[in-house]
Amino acid sequence: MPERTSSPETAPRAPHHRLAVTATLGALLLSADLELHAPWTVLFGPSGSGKSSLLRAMCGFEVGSPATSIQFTRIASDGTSRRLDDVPSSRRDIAYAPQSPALLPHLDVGRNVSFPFEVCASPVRDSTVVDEALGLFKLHALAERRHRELSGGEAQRVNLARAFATPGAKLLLLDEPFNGIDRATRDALLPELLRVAAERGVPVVSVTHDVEEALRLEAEVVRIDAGRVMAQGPAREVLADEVKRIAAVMR
Ligand SMILES: Nc1ncnc2c1ncn2[C@@H]1O[C@H](COP(=O)(O)OP(=O)(O)OP(=O)(O)O)[C@@H](O)[C@H]1O
Repeated sequence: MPERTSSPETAPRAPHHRLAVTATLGALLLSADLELHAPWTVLFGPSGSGKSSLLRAMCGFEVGSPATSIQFTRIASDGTSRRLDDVPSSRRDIAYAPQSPALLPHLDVGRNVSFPFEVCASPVRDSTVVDEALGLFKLHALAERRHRELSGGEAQRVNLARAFATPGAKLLLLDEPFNGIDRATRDALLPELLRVAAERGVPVVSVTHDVEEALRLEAEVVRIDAGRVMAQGPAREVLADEVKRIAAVMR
């Protein structure tokens, strides 16, 4: 595991999840061992470096071929841990928003967002959580539309709302969550999503290529390159070179 950078005010916390994965993705060997510590963790790295595959491995989806070795452990606040390797994805208590919104075309926005209640073992549809998710992503006015009647950014908001409305989720995985969403809407959403995630105590792991997004989220950044974890720590430290480059361009 690479050395973790940390400033005094961001001393390492006990991890809440640990993922060790080895997989062959075409010509790329994905070999990563990482601990998730922060309320919001960002996987950052170039295209094709293995970020989405790591997220999928956490979900319990098959990644790579032929042999994939995955150890995924949930660590509770009392220090007890549970290996989830053999637990099917539907029973891992993980909410996942894929990179491209995979909305159910025959259901309207409202039913798409409440769909996790229908497939999870939740005894009742919690309309408060669904309403909260529709409100958070400004979807009430679109609640009766189908996927084909939505713009790309609107469909992405439904994709995220569905993840946020997943009952009993103990981890939220968001793959490039602001794809197709305009900057102003994203900037308004970021603090709200942080607040909701913190209130619920549900850690979030997202994938991004966007330095500003990682900084605004005050996230812990895991830098991935060529299938490996190269660095992990506060966004300002891990992304210092990128921040300097952006500042030089703006001068
Ligand atoms: N099942 C698979 N079989 C073969 N190659 C794969 C498989 N899944 C992913 N890959 C390859 O592995 C590499 C990593 O893919 P991955 O989607 O994890 O990258 P990423 O860092 O998320 O990229 P991006 O930022 O472009 O979304 C890519 O080169 C991809 O083509």
